[in-house]
Amino acid sequence: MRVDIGNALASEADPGIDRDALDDLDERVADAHDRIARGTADDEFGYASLNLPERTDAAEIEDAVAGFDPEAILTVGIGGSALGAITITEALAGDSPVDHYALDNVDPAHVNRLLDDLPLDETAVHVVSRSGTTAETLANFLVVREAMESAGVDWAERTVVTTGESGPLRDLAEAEDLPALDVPEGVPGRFSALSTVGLVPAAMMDVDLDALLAGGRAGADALTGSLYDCPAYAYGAVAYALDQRGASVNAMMPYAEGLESFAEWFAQLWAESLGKDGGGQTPARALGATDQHSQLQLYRAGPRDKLVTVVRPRERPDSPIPETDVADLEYLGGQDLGTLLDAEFEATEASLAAAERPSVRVEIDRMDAESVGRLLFDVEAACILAGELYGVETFTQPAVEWGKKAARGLLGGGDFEEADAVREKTELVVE
Ligand SMILES: O=P(O)(O)OC[C@H]1O[C@](O)(CO)[C@@H](O)[C@@H]1O
Repeated sequence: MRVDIGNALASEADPGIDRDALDDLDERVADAHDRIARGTADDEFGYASLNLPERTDAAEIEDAVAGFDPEAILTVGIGGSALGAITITEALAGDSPVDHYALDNVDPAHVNRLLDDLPLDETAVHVVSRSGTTAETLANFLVVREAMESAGVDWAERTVVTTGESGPLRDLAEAEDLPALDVPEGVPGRFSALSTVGLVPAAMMDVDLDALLAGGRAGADALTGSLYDCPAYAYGAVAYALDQRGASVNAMMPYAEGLESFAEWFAQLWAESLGKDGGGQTPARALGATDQHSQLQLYRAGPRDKLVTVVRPRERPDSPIPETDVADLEYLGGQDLGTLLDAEFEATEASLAAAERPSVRVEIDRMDAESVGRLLFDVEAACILAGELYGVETFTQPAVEWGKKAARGLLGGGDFEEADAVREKTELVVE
């Protein structure tokens, strides 16, 4: 990925970072890089994520799905067990005749509708859970299995599982002799896109896994001890530095429909990794050019608490705009939609600079496997670098457990004080 931090400098934006501070920050980046390199070399929990492009066995994944020839793929998983997979197929398999859906919520209306619409006898199911115990994923899987059985479809023939070495999902896979892949050791879900967790649907949709992983390896080779020659670290360091100066929100705004889910994937990565000890930068999802017509007013004229990250592929397919003699539209005629979108991208970036609002430009060459693999890897490395600078435990998410216990307690799944707290809610109802 290519990163341009020019519009985040104090000479251009408020909050902004001045050159001297950037130089000082670069010294901390060097130390952080040493820590990251050590953790990666020792396969330490979390840091091991950066070994995935080297370690992930594309052939193993392709072999595991070789028997599947679906019209539709249903990923049953949540958070890191769904977002990477959806991000990759949305970015790279748009032309595939196969559709990929994620069942990453337990909304009955949506689940019923999806199962009604899906050709269940032509659907492959990928059940993914690192822990093997996530309530939403297992509940959804039980519902999907029941729907397939009711439709007379042999669900076991159509299911592949990715999970940890033990747990209910692993037991089910063994009991039913389902094809099962292992989640990578020492890699938190949100950092596992370039592994079995994120690549099974992509393999079924003929995405070039080797090119994706090659992109990741190029990212790994590009990790150096300086933000001045490592785009991943430049992004992580500047996002961190701007947060320290008041930009507590990071609006991730890709200018490509194929990267809309990337912004959602980024939101989990950034929030769950850096949201600790009362700090962290709040990710906001946006899409260019669409959200110029909904969010930009706030980004330009609201509180000075945002970094806007604009992302684009430098190459786009052609989509010519026909000539027109409609008054005031002549300037569009003969152009291309991609040219218009790029003009919007540059104009939005400049409009933020004109209002002295910080933005960072992130570019990839094109929407191909190698470029997307590199983007995912670099953003993960940027997040790990930022975690070092924040001084937080980047790879765990202890704060999510309270709610899980409360929900489980409410459903009779055990005696949890958290469930009592739910029942003791303070009420002041207005209706
Ligand atoms: O893969 P699992 O264990 O089902 O977890 C799903 C997601 O839930 C979380 O643990 C948060 O609850 C995320 O970190 C993770 O990506």
